Amino acid sequence: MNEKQMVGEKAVEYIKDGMVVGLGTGSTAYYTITKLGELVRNGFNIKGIPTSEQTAALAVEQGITLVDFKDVNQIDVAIDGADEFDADLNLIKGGGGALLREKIIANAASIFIVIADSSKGAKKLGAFPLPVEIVTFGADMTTKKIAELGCEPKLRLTGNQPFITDNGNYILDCDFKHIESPKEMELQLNKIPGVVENGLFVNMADRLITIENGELVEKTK
Ligand SMILES: O=C(CO)[C@H](O)[C@H](O)COP(=O)(O)O
Repeated sequence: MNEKQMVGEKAVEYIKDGMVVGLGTGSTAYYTITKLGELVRNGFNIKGIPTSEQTAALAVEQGITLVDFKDVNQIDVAIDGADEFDADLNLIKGGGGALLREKIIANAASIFIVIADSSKGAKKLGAFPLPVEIVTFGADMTTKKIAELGCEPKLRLTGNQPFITDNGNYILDCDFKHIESPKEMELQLNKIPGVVENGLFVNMADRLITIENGELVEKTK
C-alpha cells in the first residue's frame, strides 16, 4: 500500500455512522473518499460536503450522499490533504486549486484531519509555491501587489489557458522560498484587494496523519 493510501484510509477510522464529513480534494483524499464509499456500501449513513467539483463527482460515484451547508447544522469531521505541513501543523494547500472551498469547509468542521505522505513535511513552509486565488478583474495589478510581499507569482495555466477554479477565479502560484511567519503572510495576502483567499492554513489542523520511517504516525496540536 502506498503512503497516500495508508494515511487516506487511516483517517476514515475517525468517521462514525451518521456523521457529516468534509471531503477533501486530491490524490490522498481520493483514498479517504473511496474508503468512505466502502462504509456506505456496508450500511453507514454518511453525508459529505465536497471541497471541489472533482471530489463531488468521485463521492457520487462512491454512493456518498452530498449535502449543502443549508442542509446541515455542522460538519463533524473534514479530511483533506496538504502540499506542505510544518511542526506546528500549519499547512500550504491549494495544489489542486481547491483552496477556497477547502478552507471554508476546514473552518466549519468540528475536527479537521490532515492526511499527508512523508514528502510533505517541511521545517519552514514556502518551498512549495503558495497558491493564491484571485479574481480575474484587475489580475495584473493584484499580481504586482502580491509580488511586493517578496515572491514570484506565476499565473497557473492549463495548457496555454489560465486555470479557472470552481469559483471562476485564477490561481497564482507564489514562490516565497520560505515563509517566516505564516500567520502574518496569510493576513497580508488577504488584505490585498482582488485576493479571494490563499493556501496558508494556519492553526486550523487538529490532527495530522502522516508517515515516518515507513510507519503511520499521528500528531495533534
Ligand atoms: O490542497 C489540495 C487541493 O487543492 C490538496 O489537498 C493538496 O494539493 C494535496 O494533494 P495530493 O493529496 O494530491 O498530494
